[in-house]
Amino acid sequence: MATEGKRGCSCGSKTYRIIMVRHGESEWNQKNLFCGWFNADLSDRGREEAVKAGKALKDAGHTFDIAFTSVLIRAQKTLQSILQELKLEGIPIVKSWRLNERHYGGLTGLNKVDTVAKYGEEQVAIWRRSYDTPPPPITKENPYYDIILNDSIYNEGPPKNEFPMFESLELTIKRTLPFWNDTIVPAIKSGKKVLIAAHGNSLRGIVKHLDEMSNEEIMKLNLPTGIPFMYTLDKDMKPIPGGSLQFLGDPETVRKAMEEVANQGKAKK
Ligand SMILES: O=C(O)[C@@H](CO)OP(=O)(O)O
Repeated sequence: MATEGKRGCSCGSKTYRIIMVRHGESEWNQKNLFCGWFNADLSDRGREEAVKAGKALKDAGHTFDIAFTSVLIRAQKTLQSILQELKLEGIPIVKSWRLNERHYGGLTGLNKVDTVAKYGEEQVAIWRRSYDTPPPPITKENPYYDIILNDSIYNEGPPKNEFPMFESLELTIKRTLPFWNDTIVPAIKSGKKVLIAAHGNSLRGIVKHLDEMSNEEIMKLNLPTGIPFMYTLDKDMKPIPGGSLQFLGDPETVRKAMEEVANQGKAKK
């Protein structure tokens, strides 16, 4: 029976399912380095997580008509493994820098625990999870400045004069949402089953938008690597009651994986 929720009744009306997944653990996640727009590969564990995500989706009977991902290899490889498990390697894949991880600016390449030791847990939490406080800009002295700016994965955009030197979650949302609204939503509304393989912070941006979370609420959300999650949306692309952020995993595993991500920015005990 349809229920009356915070967003009203979806009784009998058409709903849409969309699945999203943060990439599996990357080599830089494993080393606990701020990564952002650096094109780190998956770690062995990340590759396993991606295969597991594919199996979980297969076991739950999901299928897809189109997939969206970023221009970063960790998200693309996660997507490939999932599609291989589902035997859906042939579906169209749309890649965009707008789904990239948030640009970590001057923190790129720094170890998260060392950064806590230098600036304190509170400052690092603000840089990692606040809505509108950006990290410091990346400068030419950063060993990854040229590598990122000249990486051919950015040949299709953003234009060099708009290339970010840092991004807060707010700025990340500003470039991710147009892609959500103009490209992903029309695919969903046309009846296509959509999969998005992206990143912790670009996906937090989409989740914040869908769930109309406050700037404070989104601070507490840490998305685990490689665990797919589903939204069931109404015709206005609002989650139906009970249709928000449903992970395909047992709640205890999801809780621990989220805690692990949160703890990456805490002092070592
Ligand atoms: O380093 C990064 O790019 C991101 C995601 O891996 O880290 P955080 O969880 O600290 O935002």
